[in-house]
Amino acid sequence: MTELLTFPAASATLLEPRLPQPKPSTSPSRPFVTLTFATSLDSSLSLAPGVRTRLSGPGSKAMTHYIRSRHAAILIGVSTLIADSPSLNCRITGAASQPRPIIIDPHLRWTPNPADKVLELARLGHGLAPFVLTGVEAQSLPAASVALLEQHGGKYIPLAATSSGPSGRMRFDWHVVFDVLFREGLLSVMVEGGGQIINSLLEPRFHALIDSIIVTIAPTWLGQGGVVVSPSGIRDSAGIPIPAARLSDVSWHPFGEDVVLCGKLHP
Ligand SMILES: NC(=O)c1ccc[n+]([C@@H]2O[C@H](COP(=O)([O-])OP(=O)(O)OC[C@H]3O[C@@H](n4cnc5c(N)ncnc54)[C@H](O)[C@@H]3O)[C@@H](O)[C@H]2O)c1
Ligand SMILES: Nc1nc(=O)c(N)c(NC[C@H](O)[C@H](O)[C@H](O)COP(=O)(O)O)[nH]1
Repeated sequence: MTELLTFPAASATLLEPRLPQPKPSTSPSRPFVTLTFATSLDSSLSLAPGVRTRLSGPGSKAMTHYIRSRHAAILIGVSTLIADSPSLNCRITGAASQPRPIIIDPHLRWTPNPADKVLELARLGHGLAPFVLTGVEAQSLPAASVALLEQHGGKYIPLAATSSGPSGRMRFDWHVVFDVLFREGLLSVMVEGGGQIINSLLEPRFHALIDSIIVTIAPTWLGQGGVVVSPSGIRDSAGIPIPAARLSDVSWHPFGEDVVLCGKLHP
């Protein structure tokens, strides 16, 4: 079995105000959403699309697993699933439960296979099988994939999508995504990427859905051609460009050679 990571209690205390509380004081109507990723100094998540790139050092990697332990679900885009073949489980000492992996796959690009790491870990009881949010209607889902996911405890969740552009690319409204996850009983969601997921969630109309942002910054430039976090530019009513988003309530925490930036998009 993979060795478990440890995260110091003092570091956990620093992060506490940034994390969902086990017993919130008011009853929520949507999940607590944490947006988190690791970036280079040139805002890259990876060297190129489809290339798994290690950015986090050991300390911030343990932090990511600690943050996973504090969320009911971890959400990624299908390109990250295909590129990284991730475990999507929590490998930290003391974790009380495993997070539910959520895959955003509107066009059903992922064909589940028993050899996929995420399914293998579900079989071993070291993680949960994914819920796959798709724009494909229930009656059009491939029966073998439905059966395989269900055998592992996962499932497809068909969702209304809007098509855009000549390619007919389907897009979900994040309000709809988090609403459906809330109705599944998932009260906290950690969004891990990749680039398209993060850039679309950072559109101003979705800012109110994001409760916390935790970014690991690694001391490296990946160079051009990478998957970059850079949301669409916006303009004010006079047509003057303004920042797409800015954090408030900011704190910076060194973890080994990395620095972790925490903040919020709204008061
Ligand atoms: N450094 C990090 O923290 C980190 C985290 C995650 C992924 N990555 C890297 O990022 C790369 C993948 O990023 P990417 O941008 O190519 O892909 P992605 O993981 O963001 O997935 C893109 C796909 O997700 C779906 N999608 C995204 N937004 C959607 C929306 N609003 N509605 C419906 N569907 C939507 C679409 O199918 C789209 O093709 C990989 O190389 C991976 O290694 C790095
Ligand atoms: N925090 C972080 N630092 C990194 O250097 C890096 N490359 C990722 N990438 C996030 C992405 O979601 C990956 O797919 C998962 O980090 C895979 O991780 P696991 O196999 O589940 O441990 N995230």
